[in-house]
Amino acid sequence: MTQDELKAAVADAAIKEIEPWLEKDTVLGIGTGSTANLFIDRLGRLGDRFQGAVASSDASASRLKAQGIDVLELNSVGTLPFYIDGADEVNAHLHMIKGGGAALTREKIVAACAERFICIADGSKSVARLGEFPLPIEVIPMARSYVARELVKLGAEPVYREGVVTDNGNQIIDCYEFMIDDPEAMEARLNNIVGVVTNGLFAARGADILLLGTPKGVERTARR
Ligand SMILES: O=C[C@H](O)[C@H](O)[C@H](O)COP(=O)(O)O
Repeated sequence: MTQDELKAAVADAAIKEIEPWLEKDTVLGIGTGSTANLFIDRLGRLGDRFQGAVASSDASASRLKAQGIDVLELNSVGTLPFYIDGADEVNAHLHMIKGGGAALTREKIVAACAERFICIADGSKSVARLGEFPLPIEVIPMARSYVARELVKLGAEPVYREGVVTDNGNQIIDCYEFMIDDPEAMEARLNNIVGVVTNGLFAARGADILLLGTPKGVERTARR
């Protein structure tokens, strides 16, 4: 199976996962990226079964609207029953690296508001230790060089993602050569660097359910 077919399989599985829980007043949290896009494309047919969605990026908001799904402001809704999103890496504890598409800050905010985070990913995203994928850090532009120097002290090789401006008007630094042994501790440590808006470690609030696409089928892992 191709990577795209595996992504499509987990998007289908996520639809099956949430469908029984949809009610007229349900608002879903929706992520960003190629896997989330496949999920959005399948969500359109269920559009009359729930109220709408909160999007983690302008791109996902546009795609949801194209499917006829109402896009709501996060500040106008309460707790979301589900947040559905892809990942760049995920480990056995359902900790993730996210932000390859620069949407990490809004993703982390929407995920924080959700009761259950459903991670949908093809098998290539599953790793024993996070860090092979360069860890994205969203920074306030004027702090970029300072943050980069602090990242070097932590052992990372920071690279400015040139030409990328986040939906929040900020910049991205990618941390190369940065294998992460304790994701929760590192997430907190990175958050303490002045000028960091968000780091791409989703460990304190990892996924609750992982739907992983493999050639043998979709593997489902639940954290609790
Ligand atoms: O900023 C982007 C997000 O964190 C994506 O969820 C992540 O990069 C995975 O994207 P994809 O499904 O395209 O591999």
